[in-house]
Amino acid sequence: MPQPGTLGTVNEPVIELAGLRKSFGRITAVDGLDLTIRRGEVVALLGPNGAGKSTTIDLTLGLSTPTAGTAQLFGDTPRAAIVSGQVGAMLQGGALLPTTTVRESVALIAAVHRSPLTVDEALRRARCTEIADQKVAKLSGGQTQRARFAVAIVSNPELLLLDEPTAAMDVEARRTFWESMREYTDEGRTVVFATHYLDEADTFADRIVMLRAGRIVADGTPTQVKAIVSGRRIRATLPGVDETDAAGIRSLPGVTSLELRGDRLELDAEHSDDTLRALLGRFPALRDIEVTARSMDDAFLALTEGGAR
Ligand SMILES: Nc1ncnc2c1ncn2[C@@H]1O[C@H](COP(=O)(O)OP(=O)(O)OP(=O)(O)O)[C@@H](O)[C@H]1O
Repeated sequence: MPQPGTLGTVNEPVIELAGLRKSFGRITAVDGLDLTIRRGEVVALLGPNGAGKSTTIDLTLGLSTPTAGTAQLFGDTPRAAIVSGQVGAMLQGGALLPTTTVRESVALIAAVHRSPLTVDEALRRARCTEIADQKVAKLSGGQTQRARFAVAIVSNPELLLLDEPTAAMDVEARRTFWESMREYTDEGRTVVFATHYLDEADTFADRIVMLRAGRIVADGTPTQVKAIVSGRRIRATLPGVDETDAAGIRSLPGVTSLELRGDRLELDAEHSDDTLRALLGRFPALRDIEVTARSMDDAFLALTEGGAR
């Protein structure tokens, strides 16, 4: 196992989840995840509310016991990796002591680790120098997140797990946060963050793992995942449309699905301009045409219906 603060071999698995499952009574929050994350990857866990992102992070950190399967960090138990200072985490609602200052909070954590950053360095990296002497209880939402980030990185960890780190931040605070994160990932560290936002995942991750109902529905580069999510939905009326027409529509360029309700058709297309041109060329009687961006939920649904990975 590499020592804290030293970067090990590239491509070494940092996180290995195998058959990971977690049920709460009748609810299965995580439903058989197999996932390997390697050193240096910046991975977004992207999914809607209740997709299982937080539960996955908790299981990965050993904060909760799996119903089945295993979670390993650096080839060992999560606990061993955490004790060795290799892992930093920023969880939703993770507490800072309200009566301490930001600097004191960071110093408290630094004191229990073997080779921490200096407190000043952690504060600088998390853009907390100016709020270092403020009491935690007096911080704004965005400032609190920055302080929690300073606490998460002070052990100088190889792996950071962040559960919706920018949840309480406005646009400017988000920008600053990701700028400080970039400094961290540029050093070849591994970062996994949960988010609802495709644009955040797209800008900051080099791999996106999409979760829905506790399962992985897509896993790829932002370009690959965006191609799935950014398709368009075309709705139109085609008087007298029949099954033969439908087969013709399905074979048009970029069409990924088609539904017919009477004369009304609804189709998903990857490149809607090309599809629409072809559609109008073949069916000039097409009218009441609407083209809308597919919502993230539609994309998730399309992914699970298609069983895509
Ligand atoms: N301690 C718990 N007891 C019962 N159900 C739970 C518990 N923790 C999570 N769940 C349920 O498990 C499912 C997954 O929740 P989880 O918090 O992991 O999702 P999430 O993707 O992080 O959602 P969010 O974006 O809202 O944080 C949800 O249906 C949630 O209600």
